[in-house]
This record gives sequence, C-alpha cells and structure tokens, in this order.
Amino acid sequence: MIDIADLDFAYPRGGFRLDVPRLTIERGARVAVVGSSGTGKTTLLNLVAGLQVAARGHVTVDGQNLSALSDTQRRAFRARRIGFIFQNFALMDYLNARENVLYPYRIAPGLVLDDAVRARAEALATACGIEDRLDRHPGALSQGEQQRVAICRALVTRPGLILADEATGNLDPHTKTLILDLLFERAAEAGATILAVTHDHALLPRFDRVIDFSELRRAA
Ligand SMILES: Nc1ncnc2c1ncn2[C@@H]1O[C@H](COP(=O)(O)OP(=O)(O)OP(=O)(O)O)[C@@H](O)[C@H]1O
Repeated sequence: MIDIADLDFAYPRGGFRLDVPRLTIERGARVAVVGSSGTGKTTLLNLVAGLQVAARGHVTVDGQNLSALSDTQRRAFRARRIGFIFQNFALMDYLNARENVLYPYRIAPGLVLDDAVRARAEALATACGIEDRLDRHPGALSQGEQQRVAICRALVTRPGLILADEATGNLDPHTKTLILDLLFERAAEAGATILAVTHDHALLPRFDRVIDFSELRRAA
C-alpha cells in the first residue's frame, strides 16, 4: 500500500514545487496517472521510490515511512521491494543486458543471485522477446529493446510495487500489448501494486483507477 500525506516537495534549485495533500493506493491496485507534460508525474514516482525525499509530509510504502530511512536503507528498500521502469530506462552502459536485468542483485544486501533468479531473468527476457540480445550492451540495443531490458529488471525481483514511467512508450502496438500483458500478469501473481504514468489513453481501461494529476495536487 502507498500512503502519501501533506507532501510538499521542491527541487533544491527551486522552480518546481509539488504538493499532494493525500493519496492512498491499496495493495494490489492498478493505478494510472495521467496529466500534462511537466506537471510532476515523474517527480511523484521518484518520491514514492524514495529517489527524492520531501522536506514536509510523508510517503509510506507497505508501512515503511521512506523519510525515516537513511540513503543506504532507502536504496536497499527500493532494490528489494520496488520495480521501477524509468522513462529514460536508466540502464548501466558498462553492463550487458543480462547484467542489467540482474542489477538489483548487485546492489541490495539480502537479495541472493542464484540459479532460480538467473532462470527467471532468462524467462522474462524470452517473454519480452529479447532473449537473443542479453549479451549486448545498451548502446547496441534499439530504444524498444532497452525498454524491455528495463522492464525485465523491474520484474526480476518480484516486487510488491511496480512503478512504471511511460513503460511502453517506445514499443510497437503488438509488442506493447505483449509487454503490458506480462506486466499485469506478473503483478497479479505477486499481488503487486502498479502505479503507472502514461500519456496513452487507450491503455486506461486496463487500470482499476485513473488519477488525473492536476486534481491530485489539489486533493485526492
Ligand atoms: N532535477 C530537477 N531539478 C529541478 N527541476 C526539475 C528537476 N527534474 C524535473 N524538474 C522540473 O519539475 C517539473 C516536473 O517534472 P516531471 O518530470 O516530474 O514532470 P512530468 O509530469 O513527469 O513530465 P512528462 O510528462 O513530460 O514526463 C518540470 O517543470 C521539470 O522541469
């Protein structure tokens, strides 16, 4: 479950401020966030992932208040519990696709990389149609292939929360449907919550709830 209350966030150099009086999302819910460009949707996902921390208010994920954690604890919490599909993929250039998919196992204490995890990574790659690209580095992959690597990385830990920032924006219609089916299927298996930013209104019927960002900032 996600619980946000009295959130007030500003970037250090100023300019943009995000205030969210209240937002509650039940565990297992599939929620889409829509809204104009630059309104703060990515910033909200970053706050839910603990990549940014607000000066005022709190963000609680599965009972854990993120601002009560140190940077190191937040990083570990994120790697173990959250699958984040970044808008710009955020792949590591120095790692090949397979190593990128398994990246959470490099950084989270307590996550053990064993044969079962390796098999899961391969199976996810196969389901996404990138199984023959796993030895390549991101620079030798198309945008759509990089996006699918990022999706596999977000799912490999079987997280309780999936944050998706335009997660299928670079995919053709057929692949988009395939990947979304996979995302929803894996989330359902794990009882995971999905919080997805999208500009693609054709996808909205797939979600339980749609949040219009402009309304969220006033009240939700
Ligand atoms: N690191 C930063 N420092 C200062 N301002 C930032 C930073 N990152 C984003 N912003 C500003 O914060 C505002 C919200 O950005 P954000 O990326 O959250 O919007 P968005 O709704 O996700 O946009 P889009 O739909 O275009 O992806 C924008 O005005 C942006 O310029």
